[in-house]
Amino acid sequence: MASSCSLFNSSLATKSNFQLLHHQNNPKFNRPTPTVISCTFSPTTSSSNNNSPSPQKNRRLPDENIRDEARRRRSTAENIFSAKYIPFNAGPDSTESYSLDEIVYRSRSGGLLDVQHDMEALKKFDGAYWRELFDSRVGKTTWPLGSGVWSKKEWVLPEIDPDDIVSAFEGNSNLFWAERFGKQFLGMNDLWVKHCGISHTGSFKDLGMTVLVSQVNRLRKMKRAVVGVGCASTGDTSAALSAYCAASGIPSIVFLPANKISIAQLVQPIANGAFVLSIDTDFDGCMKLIREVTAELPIYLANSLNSLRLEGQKTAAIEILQQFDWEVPDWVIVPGGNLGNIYAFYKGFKMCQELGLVDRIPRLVCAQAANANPLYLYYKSGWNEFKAVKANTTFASAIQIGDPVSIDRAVYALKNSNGIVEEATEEELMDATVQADSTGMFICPHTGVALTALIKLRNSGVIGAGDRTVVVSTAHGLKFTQSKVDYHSKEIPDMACRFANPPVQVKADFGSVMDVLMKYLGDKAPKH
Ligand SMILES: Cc1ncc(COP(=O)(O)O)c(C=O)c1O
Ligand SMILES: N[C@@H](CCOP(=O)(O)O)C(=O)O
Repeated sequence: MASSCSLFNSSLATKSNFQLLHHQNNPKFNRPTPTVISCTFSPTTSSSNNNSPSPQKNRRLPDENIRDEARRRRSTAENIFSAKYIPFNAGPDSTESYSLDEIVYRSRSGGLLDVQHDMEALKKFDGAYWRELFDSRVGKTTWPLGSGVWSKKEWVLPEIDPDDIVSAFEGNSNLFWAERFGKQFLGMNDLWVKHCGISHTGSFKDLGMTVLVSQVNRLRKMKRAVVGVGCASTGDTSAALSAYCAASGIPSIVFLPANKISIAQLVQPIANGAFVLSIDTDFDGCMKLIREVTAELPIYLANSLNSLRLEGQKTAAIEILQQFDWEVPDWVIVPGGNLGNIYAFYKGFKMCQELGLVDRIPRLVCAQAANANPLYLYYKSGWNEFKAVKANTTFASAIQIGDPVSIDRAVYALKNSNGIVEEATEEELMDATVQADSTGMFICPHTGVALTALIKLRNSGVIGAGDRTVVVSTAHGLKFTQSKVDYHSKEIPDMACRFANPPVQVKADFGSVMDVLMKYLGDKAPKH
């Protein structure tokens, strides 16, 4: 007996549960059938647990783990998909390309690279096929497809052996309906917050780091000269890098700007056993140093200059479409620093359009802190002249970046999505953060930057009341509690802290407690 759930090709249900690419015809889509993961169970697996009170579907053999199980099921593996590095935005005449197994971060001319997928191979399957395939994998424990990133493996790193993948089953993050915030502050009822920060290490960086560290794992198994993996960081990249490296036993080295990241972020790589250098400079200084060091030593570069990272990060865009049942939102707002993520979102949406999963892409907004706003200034100049800036201190400390490495990628993404760049002052971003928290969220200041952009665009009428809008929340608010403490204590110089909600000091006696409660409840009572 075999049972099957969410498998669109029922002809496969009684075969191996992990049918990998073979060129038989799929009657439903009249296409050859690529990687298919089903929820079927085979007689071998079901018979292995006879003592169980109820029939156990899909149980692994008693002596195998989920990697072993995936290996057993993919014994007929064959893969028709592939990807390579090409120069970013290369013209049609360019022949320059590199295998993903090469260690290369820059094109011959010194420009950025991009991962190019074999779109002709992917196009052999229509949009409905990909939609159903991705939908069939959500929320499973199948290795590695239970991950929100690896559920899109064919579009991410198609050729990597699942055995080499280092994953914490990242992704599949909540798309939160911001009902009260939307209604109360913006008159909107279709506002959503994509909580990428509710994640393994508390930021969206996990999405890219699982891909990068998996590829490093593969390279090390191939005996390539990679002694460790390094990054410069404002706190989130370093947390993700050190966790994924620790999980796979790979040394990690992180360059942090001294006294410029939160304590929670600092302790993450320390706890995960990274080699932590606290350097007396800012992020841009650390970035320059790590690029020089990785050019000299066999340390693999983990910043988003390395285009592998963006392959994982782009899956958040695909996930948003999936969560809306493949309906395209009108706007997606992303806070920007080193500017890899805004391009990753563009790339995810664009692939979905090109492969027929959706028929358009959303307009993108990149939001920067006014204290670190090189992209905003460039946009305001009519894309006339880009100038790096000296980034000033901001509560949105993870985007305190003045010379973003992915500036060209960001401009491309914005120009091709009819995009907009906005900025937020310190007071605006903290007020927005605190207001969002007051409606039940607990967001980071970078998300406050994105919400400020939304407030401005809504007030100017660019974003309409009925527009379906997604704000990307990039890190967990618990990493940035000090900024919230400062605000609610009204301890920020030159900031009114209008929405502060400080605790009330009260004596430990019934009368005093009743007095303050009566006053509080009186203030809350409906006025007639
Ligand atoms: C929490 C957070 N939000 C936003 C960003 C900006 O992302 P990107 O550097 O890809 O623009 C970063 C890192 O830079 C970050 O750590
Ligand atoms: N916010 C980032 C800055 C570095 O960005 P990356 O995406 O290029 O690694 C961080 O957390 O370090």
